Amino acid sequence: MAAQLRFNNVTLGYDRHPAVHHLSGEVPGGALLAVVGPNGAGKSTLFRGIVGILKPLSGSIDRGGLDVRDIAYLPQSADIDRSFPISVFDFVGTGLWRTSGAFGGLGKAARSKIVQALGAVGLSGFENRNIGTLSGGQTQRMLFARVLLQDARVIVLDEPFNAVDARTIDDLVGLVGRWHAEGRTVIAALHDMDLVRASFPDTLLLARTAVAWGRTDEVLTAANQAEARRMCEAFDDGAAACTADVSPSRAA
Ligand SMILES: Nc1ncnc2c1ncn2[C@@H]1O[C@H](COP(=O)(O)OP(=O)(O)OP(=O)(O)O)[C@@H](O)[C@H]1O
Repeated sequence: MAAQLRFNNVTLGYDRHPAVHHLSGEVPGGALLAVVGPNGAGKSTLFRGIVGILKPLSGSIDRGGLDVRDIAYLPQSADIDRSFPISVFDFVGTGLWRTSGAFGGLGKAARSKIVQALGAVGLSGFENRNIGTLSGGQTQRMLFARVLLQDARVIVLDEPFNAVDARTIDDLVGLVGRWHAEGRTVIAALHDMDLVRASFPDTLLLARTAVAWGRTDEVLTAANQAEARRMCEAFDDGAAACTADVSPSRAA
């Protein structure tokens, strides 16, 4: 399968301090890939690079011809401003911005798609609720509904099952499996290794760079996970980007 995403010796970071360092590799189209690693391993940073929020300090990310706006992104729920006064219906409807435009208004067909997406994640009846009134699990379902509407070839999920009960996880993992069956490329940052083993055929074990990347059962060995912990603990957060390969910041 041709690469959907290719990381070309990419370094990503903040204020010129690298957080993901010299990562190379590719994600084939249609892959179902878990990205795992200790806290601070660089998973969210890598995802921000994939969706174009962060520009590489050096190297590049090739998206197989896709525009960043064609990638659906489910951020960590902590990154959502739940105090923003917006209804569940309108929030999920932002998944249609690509087709309807930010100020385009929603036609009948669009409104019906939103209702269907809410139904698919078990949130029928929540349309008029303010997003700030939802529980953690309901918020995750709402974020999935927005991704559903985006109908994207590439879907990036940052800790999508955080603070979610077992039944909700089952439902949402079912959705992920459906996207995979439809040939979409799905990448998810996860901390539950049992879930990764059960539902994700491929895994990238990250500790600022790739410790291992391949079939999940070959990647998630005790030795690799110990190495990832050791590498994360040894990483110097204050280090500057290497001078040898630094090129001016630019979109990949
Ligand atoms: N906005 C930011 N500004 C400065 N440093 C940041 C920022 N976001 C993350 N970092 C730093 O980048 C490094 C990687 O963080 P990142 O959030 O990518 O890790 P993670 O693997 O997603 O962690 P977790 O599992 O805890 O969510 C950490 O040292 C973190 O402190």
